[in-house]
Amino acid sequence: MTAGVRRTPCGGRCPVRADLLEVTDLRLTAPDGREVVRGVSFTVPRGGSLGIVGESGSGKTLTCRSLLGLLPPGVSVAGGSVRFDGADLARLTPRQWQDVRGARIAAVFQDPGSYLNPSVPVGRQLAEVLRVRGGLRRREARDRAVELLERLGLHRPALVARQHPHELSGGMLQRVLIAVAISLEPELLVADEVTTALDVTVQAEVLDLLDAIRAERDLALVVVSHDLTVVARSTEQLLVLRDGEVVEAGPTRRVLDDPQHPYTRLLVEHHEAYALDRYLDRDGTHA
Ligand SMILES: Nc1ncnc2c1ncn2[C@@H]1O[C@H](COP(=O)(O)OP(=O)(O)OP(=O)(O)O)[C@@H](O)[C@H]1O
Repeated sequence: MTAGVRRTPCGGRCPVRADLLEVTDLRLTAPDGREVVRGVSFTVPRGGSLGIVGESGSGKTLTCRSLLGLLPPGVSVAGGSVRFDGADLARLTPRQWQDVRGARIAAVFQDPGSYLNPSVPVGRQLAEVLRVRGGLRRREARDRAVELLERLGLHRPALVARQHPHELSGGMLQRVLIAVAISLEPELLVADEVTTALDVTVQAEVLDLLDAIRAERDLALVVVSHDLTVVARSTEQLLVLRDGEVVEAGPTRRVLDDPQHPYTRLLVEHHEAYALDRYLDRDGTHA
């Protein structure tokens, strides 16, 4: 359905690599010259999942934005590289970014309402993406939009498709945004605090859904959260950031069950107050 969006960023001549995403020694500076991301490195294989945690201001969002080529004005890349499917993203032209952003690397953020047009039914917004960027005919796009809403667990999807954003709950809106994000069948999905505004039950449902979609589509997932329960539930590997630096990295289970760095230990201790045990059982599997 998305013929034409799977061109490789380097025109099909990229070397074959095991990792879909490879971030090496990434350095970002703020307009005042402060280095706000300092030497961050990580890899994500195709179909793999990575969580990024750290307190507010630790550099999680800027790291994610650099994967999308969407740094805020004044924030610049001072060093390092971001390679996606073998291609250096810093070398992409604006035209090449159009084939990558949204189509091969998609993102979902907190506050889904602000990403949707309030005066257009959500199904039409989703169908527009499928038509304009996915190349589907109007009718096909409409049908596919309803199918996607159904896959995202929305009951009576044809009715939901006709509703405006203000008629939907926060959890429903986030499902719509995830539907938009996966509509062009990306290989990497960046989810930045996607469940932060949702209540615990809906949060768990959305995380399970992301996990299921990842498995069925071989989608790689980068999940940013200040909440350890979220990454515990949805990621295999974990990166702990503090003041723009990686203080600890490794398999999510190992990092959370046996944190090595004092800062990670502190984060885990704080989170125990928020019932991390709800999601982690004693034999090391997800609850
Ligand atoms: N547009 C900007 N201009 C200048 N500095 C910025 C900008 N955006 C972020 N920063 C700074 O970069 C650092 C990292 O910010 P970032 O938003 O990546 O942190 P974060 O870990 O995502 O925090 P939060 O959990 O609060 O979203 C912070 O010191 C922040 O003040």
